[in-house]
Amino acid sequence: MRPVIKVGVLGARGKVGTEVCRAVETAQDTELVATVDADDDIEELVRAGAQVVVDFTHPGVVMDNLRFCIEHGIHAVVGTTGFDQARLDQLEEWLADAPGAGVLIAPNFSIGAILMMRFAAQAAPFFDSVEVVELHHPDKADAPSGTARRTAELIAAARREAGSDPMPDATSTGIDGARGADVDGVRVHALRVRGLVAHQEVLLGTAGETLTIRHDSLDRVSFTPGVLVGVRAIADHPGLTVGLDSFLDLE
Ligand SMILES: NC(=O)C1=CN([C@@H]2O[C@H](COP(=O)(O)OP(=O)(O)OC[C@H]3O[C@@H](n4cnc5c(N)ncnc54)[C@H](OP(=O)(O)O)[C@@H]3O)[C@@H](O)[C@H]2O)C=CC1
Ligand SMILES: O=C(O)C1=N[C@H](C(=O)O)C[C@H](O)C1
Repeated sequence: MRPVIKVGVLGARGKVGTEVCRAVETAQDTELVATVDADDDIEELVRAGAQVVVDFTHPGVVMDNLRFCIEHGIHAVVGTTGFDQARLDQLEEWLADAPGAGVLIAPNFSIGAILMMRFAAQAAPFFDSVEVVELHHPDKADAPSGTARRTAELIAAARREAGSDPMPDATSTGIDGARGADVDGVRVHALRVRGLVAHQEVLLGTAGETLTIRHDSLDRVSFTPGVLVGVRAIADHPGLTVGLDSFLDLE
């Protein structure tokens, strides 16, 4: 049997961090050794001997947290959003100087959301039009969501590979923003509504038919099994991994 994994949680008092702490404490093979929030000293992770850090904080602070983890040889499993290519490149650069350290950036840890992204990419080349609508609670820091960005990128890649035509859209006048954000040529619309948790629809359409792929996270416990998968796998995956898919047997 593998030894118990010592885990530190950054953003431990947050909405997702609270659930992650509970899951790490409950699992037989993980031990919660440090909890760090905005007003705490990040050095506590080192003092406590954390081997893996889980980060659910804020796009504005996550890069500083990751630089600290990489410099101290602590693996990181990251749910915090806000990662563009420039940030991923920066992580690769830091990791090049820290052989052995692993960082997982997962835009969404829920199995349903991962499958929703996969199904959307699979279906996208078969339809003329594909648009993404993400719906979240209004306390969310970023828009569009990390999941929506990733979904749009996967859809765009699948359509490029299939040689799909550009999507039809005759819009030439109107109010700025009405057609959502353009992510890699895919329109993404972000709704912020009190009462919601995390939801996404991908609408696909072609002559005479539409297909809607919808995922709903109704409770933040939906993220914790995936986080534990990441915690258990990250030490065996040095370097940068984007998306939990690579740690799951989905084929
Ligand atoms: N990948 C995924 O599956 C998911 C990703 N997310 C993402 O995770 C992030 C957090 O979401 P959520 O839990 O809803 O947000 P919350 O605002 O509820 O929690 C964030 C927590 O991070 C803390 N924090 C802020 N700065 C620091 C810092 N420098 N060091 C340590 N802790 C800090 C905050 O403390 P304080 O309140 O004191 O400022 C707060 O406790 C977001 O980016 C969200 O999009 C969310 C759900 C799923
Ligand atoms: O902030 C959230 O709540 C969520 N953030 C992630 C995202 O931006 O995709 C994952 C999920 O949608 C919940």
